[in-house]
Amino acid sequence: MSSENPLPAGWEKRQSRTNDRVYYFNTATGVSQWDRPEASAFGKGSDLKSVQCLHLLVKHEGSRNPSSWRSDHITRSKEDAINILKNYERELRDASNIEGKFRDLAKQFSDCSSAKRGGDLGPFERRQMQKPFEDASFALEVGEMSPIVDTSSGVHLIYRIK
Ligand SMILES: O=C(CCc1ccccc1)N[C@H](Cc1nc2ccccc2[nH]1)C(=O)O
Repeated sequence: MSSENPLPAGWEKRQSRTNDRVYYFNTATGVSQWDRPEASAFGKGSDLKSVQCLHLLVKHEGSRNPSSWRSDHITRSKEDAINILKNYERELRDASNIEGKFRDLAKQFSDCSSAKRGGDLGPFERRQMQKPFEDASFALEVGEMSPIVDTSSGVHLIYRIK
């Protein structure tokens, strides 16, 4: 009888009903995974209730709603949208006051209605935003900026303020 190593804190081993496989349930985030976890379920970002972030959205022709306060009909390619964001990213990483610069750029250029609030989305909890956006936001420390994040709305830069 192999005495299996105990699971890291916060994880439960469960039996999948559909294909008779074992999976692992994270009791802190409610997320399940097939791979045996190596770190505690209570790692970085797992027990956060809510975060507050600024974001700068650049939409493109493939966005689910390719229009915004800036343009009735957005036709730029996704590649162009990514290049535009890369330029903002360079400006922000060189800025002495990243938060102030982020709010300025979001107010001028974000294709989200939150532009008028400097990109401020207010506090949000898990399961409120599109998953790639949520995962990127909850992985940030306060004062940290995300890499470029891709959602069905377009491509985003995210900056966590709380
Ligand atoms: O959904 C909204 C409103 C977001 C918002 C939340 C809280 C305060 C103010 C705005 N705007 C969409 C664009 C958009 N898609 C997003 C996906 C994730 C986060 C923010 C996003 N913004 C759009 O304008 O098409």
